[in-house]
Amino acid sequence: MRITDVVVTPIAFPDPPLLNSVGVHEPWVLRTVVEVRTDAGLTGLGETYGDIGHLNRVRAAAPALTGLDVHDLNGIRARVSTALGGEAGSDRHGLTGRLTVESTVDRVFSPFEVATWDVRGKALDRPVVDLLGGAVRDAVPYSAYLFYKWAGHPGAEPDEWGAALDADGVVAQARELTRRHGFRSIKLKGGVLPPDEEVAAIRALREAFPGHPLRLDPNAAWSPATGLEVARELDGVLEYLEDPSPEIEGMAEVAAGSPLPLATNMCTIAFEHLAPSVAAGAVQVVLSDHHYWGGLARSKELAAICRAFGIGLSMHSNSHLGISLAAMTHLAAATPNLDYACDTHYPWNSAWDVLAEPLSFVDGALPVPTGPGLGVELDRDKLAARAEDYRRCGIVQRDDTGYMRSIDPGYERRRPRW
Ligand SMILES: O=C([O-])[C@@H](O)[C@@H](O)[C@H](O)[C@@H](O)C(=O)[O-]
Ligand SMILES: [Mg+2]
Repeated sequence: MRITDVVVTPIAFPDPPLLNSVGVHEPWVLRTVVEVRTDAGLTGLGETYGDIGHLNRVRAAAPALTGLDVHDLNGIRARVSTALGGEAGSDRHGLTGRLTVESTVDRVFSPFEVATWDVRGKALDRPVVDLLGGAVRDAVPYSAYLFYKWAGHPGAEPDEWGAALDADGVVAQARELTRRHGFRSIKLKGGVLPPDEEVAAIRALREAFPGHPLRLDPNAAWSPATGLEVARELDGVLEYLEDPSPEIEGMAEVAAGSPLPLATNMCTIAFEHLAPSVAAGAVQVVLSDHHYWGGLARSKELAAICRAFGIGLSMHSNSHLGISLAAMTHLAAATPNLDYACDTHYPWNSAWDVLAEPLSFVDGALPVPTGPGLGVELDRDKLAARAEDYRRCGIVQRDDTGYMRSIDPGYERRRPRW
């Protein structure tokens, strides 16, 4: 099955004003949908970031894939690498860590790679999970992903979620997310309020949800001393503390005295980071993400490395739609040592999905799609509407800090902030 054509469609969809350590989410999320067409008449789907630098790299790589066999993942990655010409991307929005030349290739390769699994599954009439080694779970547990947030974007009506700016607001949001989707573990995006207020919110969640594993992620907003203080305070309360402090060095400093496992999707985000991270004892849990790590096969390589070094494995999420969620779910279902509930932003954005049938959580878990390939179908009208949203939204690059400054001109991005 040879690739005849690759279609790259940038899309945008609405997002609530979710707060984080670098600012606030703009009213639109940018993503890119990739369709890989083959001479077998089968098309595969992939989904990736939509920022202009990344989009241009995806656009530059796409035509180079024509003529390649969909089974030739090494050949496809090599063509992507050549098309990018040694350029490294940058983490302009400041939440995902330093990119290298190789990890930039992995990010661009990822949606094409996922699409090839979709094609191969369709050709064999088997779900992707079967091609990845078989399902060790029929449904993949996800966590309720809580954010501090404003009631609505400035100048707009309040959204359906309302404000969450203190412990009560956070607990109310957790109740709503768990009521709607049945989530059995909870993550709070921190780095927004002073650490003692975020600790109080975690304690309120513990009281309201005594049996739910809890996580806190300040996206490296704390100095190692603050990170250590919070880790000690929340010993026995959190299952892990995510990215308290910047870089492998900062995380290692916290880890050296922390009674809690530390997790990351910021300091160990590429294969080159694994050896120094292990040597420094910086992290005890890696949050994998097939969008970062070069697709599904390379994410399984990451899982094997984590297993070899006794490092736990969880899964990271940015804002995304259902093609990404389906890929995450097949991967997680086929990865035995991915034994934490995965993160997902999907509940914040699922109303604008481009799938014919948006995906639904059952008791906090997503049943692994059973249809061939990823088991999801693109709705062309929805895709066209989101592509139109992209053209009219006026944004080409995520900029949480710039948006925050447009509302609060005195706002500064500082790392660490506390
Ligand atoms: O969307 C956000 O605000 C998140 O902070 C996201 O960008 C992070 O990459 C992510 O959720 C994380 O776990 O660090
Ligand atoms: Mg994180």
